[in-house]
Amino acid sequence: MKEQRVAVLGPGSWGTALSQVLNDNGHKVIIWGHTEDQIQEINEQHSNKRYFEEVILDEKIQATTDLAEALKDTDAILFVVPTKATRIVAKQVAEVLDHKVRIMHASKGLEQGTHERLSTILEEELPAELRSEIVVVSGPSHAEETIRRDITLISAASKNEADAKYAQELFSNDYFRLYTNTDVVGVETAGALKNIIAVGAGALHGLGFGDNAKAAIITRGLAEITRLGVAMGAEPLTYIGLSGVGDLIVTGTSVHSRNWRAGDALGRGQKLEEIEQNMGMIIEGVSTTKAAYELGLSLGIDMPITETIYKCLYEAAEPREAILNLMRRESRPENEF
Ligand SMILES: NC(=O)C1=CN([C@@H]2O[C@H](COP(=O)(O)OP(=O)(O)OC[C@H]3O[C@@H](n4cnc5c(N)ncnc54)[C@H](OP(=O)(O)O)[C@@H]3O)[C@@H](O)[C@H]2O)C=CC1
Ligand SMILES: O=C(CO)COP(=O)(O)O
Repeated sequence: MKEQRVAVLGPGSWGTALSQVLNDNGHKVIIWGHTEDQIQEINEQHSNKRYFEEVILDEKIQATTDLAEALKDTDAILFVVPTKATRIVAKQVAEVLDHKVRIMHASKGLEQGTHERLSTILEEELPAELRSEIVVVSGPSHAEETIRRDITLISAASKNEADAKYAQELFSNDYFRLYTNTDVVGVETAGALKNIIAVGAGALHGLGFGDNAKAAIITRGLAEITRLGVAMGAEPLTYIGLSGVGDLIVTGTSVHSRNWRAGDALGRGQKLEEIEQNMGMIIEGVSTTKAAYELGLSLGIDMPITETIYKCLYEAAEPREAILNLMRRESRPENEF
């Protein structure tokens, strides 16, 4: 593939790690962000110490606060801002974009209120004549490991296979491997919904439960988010792929995961406000829990784990008591869908 110019929107931990992957592959990366001193740090010190204390980025990676500059002559745009900022940033892009580009996103969540998936938001906000089909880049991938060039395998999903293949070729190298997928709903909902279960897995750990409980929440959580995903139009098989079970393992078992750490703190008795303040980074599972809980109610999907986490996060339910209530639910067959 010849050198591509890629605008990475969002200089957070994942945007920075993906920028390094693209730069390693010989592409021209320009990161856009809205915090002046962070952008200056990337340009002058070649670091982003807020996320990666030790990492020095290649000097070729440039950053700007000027969106028009970031988008000038770009071949592709990668959205990697938190879910709550995606529509806002897409509207800003629509105002300045003046040529047709490939559009990808690597964020994981559902919009509050509308419950929309992020690719739907991008389709709504970006004129069809100025973009490809949206590509969703999602899978088990801690930024902390990708930035060290650890082996990472994820999915690239698009309605148009050629667009998914473009992302596959753009990102793939010896440590970063992408698989194409045409199940956009599946890949996108799996990536968003696993964060709820990661919060729950962390909470069980914080409460002092062990590996049996961890395995239980991951497998029963998978059953539950698959039910919701399928009701939203996903293919069930996607949920046992990288973006489903793969991402559940990586976030449901690791201290790298902000969602897991938030759950752990919750289990140890901290309040949500305090947890969010201490994290200083986005904990997508908090707002996704609310969106999924509301969606489950409106679609008539039984989501007992999500409901329990919702009650702990939003209704001040006591986590140990809430878990016991889950255990006391009416007995049922395992494979009831
Ligand atoms: N970190 C990871 O390992 C992975 C993250 N993801 C997903 O990627 C997405 C981003 O996560 P991550 O990079 O970790 O998040 P971070 O919290 O590390 O960073 C988010 C970045 O977005 C910026 N931002 C927020 N709002 C706006 C806005 N309105 N306009 C412009 N920039 C904005 C923030 O700037 P500031 O704080 O200065 O306002 C910050 O630089 C999430 O959906 C996450 O689930 C997916 C896979 C892995
Ligand atoms: O999505 C992720 C890993 O695949 C990152 O998870 P956290 O947002 O919980 O850190």
